[in-house]
Amino acid sequence: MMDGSTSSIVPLPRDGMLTIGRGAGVELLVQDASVSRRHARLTLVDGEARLTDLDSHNGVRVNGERISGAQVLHNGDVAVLGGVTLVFHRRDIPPPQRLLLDVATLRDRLAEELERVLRYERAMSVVALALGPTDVPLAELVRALGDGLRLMDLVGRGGPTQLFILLPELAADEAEEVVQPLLERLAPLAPEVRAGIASAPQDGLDADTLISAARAVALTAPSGGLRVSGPDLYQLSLGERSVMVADEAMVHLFELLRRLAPSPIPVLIHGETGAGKELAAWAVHHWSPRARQPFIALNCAALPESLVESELFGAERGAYSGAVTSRAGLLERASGGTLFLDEVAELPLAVQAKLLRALDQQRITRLGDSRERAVDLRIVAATHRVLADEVKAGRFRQDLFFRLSASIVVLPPLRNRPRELPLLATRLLQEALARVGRTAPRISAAAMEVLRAHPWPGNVRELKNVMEYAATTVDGPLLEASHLPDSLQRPTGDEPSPPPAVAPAQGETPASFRPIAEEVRELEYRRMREAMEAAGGVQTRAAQLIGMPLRTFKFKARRYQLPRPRADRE
Ligand SMILES: Nc1ncnc2c1ncn2[C@@H]1O[C@H](COP(=O)(O)OP(=O)(O)OP(=O)(O)O)[C@@H](O)[C@H]1O
Repeated sequence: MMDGSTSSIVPLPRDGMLTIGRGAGVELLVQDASVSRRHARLTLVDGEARLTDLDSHNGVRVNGERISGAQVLHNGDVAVLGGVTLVFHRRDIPPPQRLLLDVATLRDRLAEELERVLRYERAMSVVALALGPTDVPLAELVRALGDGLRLMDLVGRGGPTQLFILLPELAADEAEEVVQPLLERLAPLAPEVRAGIASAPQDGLDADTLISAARAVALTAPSGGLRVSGPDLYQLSLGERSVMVADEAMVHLFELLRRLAPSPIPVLIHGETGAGKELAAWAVHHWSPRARQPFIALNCAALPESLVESELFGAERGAYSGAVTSRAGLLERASGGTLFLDEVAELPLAVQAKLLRALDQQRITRLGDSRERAVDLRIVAATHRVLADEVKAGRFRQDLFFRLSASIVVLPPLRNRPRELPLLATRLLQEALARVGRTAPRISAAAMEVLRAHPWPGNVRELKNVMEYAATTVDGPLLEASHLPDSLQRPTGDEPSPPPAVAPAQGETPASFRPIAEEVRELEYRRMREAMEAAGGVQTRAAQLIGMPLRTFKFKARRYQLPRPRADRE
């Protein structure tokens, strides 16, 4: 700045605003009498400067031209304000070097972001980049991403051929728009690069789950392309039934079942009630050469002891009182196909002996009959008990245990399947609402957290019931924690408290508490909707009305599925 006979250097901020003049209260004070009290304003946004004449007496000239309105200043531009000369010098600031985080730091940062997702009902995405064969060092690949990422985005190392990118605030569809151009930048350096995107809260709310989901989905992407994680990807079609398989343990289990299916050896499935034991048995049947033959299921715990034997082996007329006709038992009916014996540990010891004989000899004798009949049986048995313990306790025959447990698979309980839980919840909600012709809302992060925190003693069956319930209580575009049954909201054993009959007025203490994020969200949704109505559906104006950055407004409006009365105006 040259002011009369003196000159000085005035460092400028990257972002900010300063008024130039000789009056009190200006940021850049000059002593020249030809300068107005508030002569001009310099506005800096991300290093870019604009100079505006504030209706000064002598005006502002930039490079000899009098300006009106805001004038962008370039490096070396000379501005004259009365007798004061300003030379604008912009140091070229190199773009910041993007840090390549190690896996542990990346996981920590991801955990922090997930905390925000939960607290403020935001979205975020994790991108796994499986680089494929390349000689280019990771650091150079990261450089190639260049300005395709925002400053807030983080890049981390997932191994020698894998990168992770954290995209805070971006839901899956927005992340897709960011990742596609990144793949184009990487393609010349890593031609077989594949990207997988997983997003919170839909795909999970903990770091490991999201990372493994993104990684898994990257592997299914085409070379040079990307895929977004979602329920459809994990739906394994088993003929007339289907199963969701996403957690690593479940993926391995179903791979094992597929390998076991072609042989006739029995399979023993361990798992809690409702965990999907019958579905697993069905998978064995579906993948076996017996798939076109019957699949017969018997829950051994559901039948009174007196009936189990005739149910399994059949009975000739008059074999017992009530046997008015001859009847084939389940073993006979399942011949050629698969017999699924659920809760096999509950079989009476006498029946166990008879079953063992039938399996060994592949022959059965109906009750009240002397003839033997040939059967061709494949047994899949299941139990929630530890059969070896039952043997030790004398309640289960050891020889039958050996016969049935040629191969044992263990079905993990739902609480140990963090990846599958959100996918199953989403799918089961969709199914419940589709039955009544409604489309499913998004499940909020707070609701997802309630689901995650529940121990699910009834496993998938219980989750199915919960989502059926939620389908009847939800009415808007978002399924909130309050739409879930009360029993899920508090640790078991607590007495449920009734929900508040009337929403408390501002400042009053509510009759029962809810997560604050939920209340804040409701208020936000309401205000955004009101602003939108007041602005006639013009988002830019609505965002201004409530002082929300436009980008955030648009993002949230989409997530809340805010009605846009005059959307065509923009
Ligand atoms: N991974 C899964 N994907 C989709 N649906 C599932 C899955 N696991 C279980 N289900 C559904 O949950 C319900 C219970 O499953 P299933 O009957 O196979 O459990 P189970 O372990 O045999 O239960 P039980 O021992 O109490 O008879 C069924 O409606 C089934 O379709």
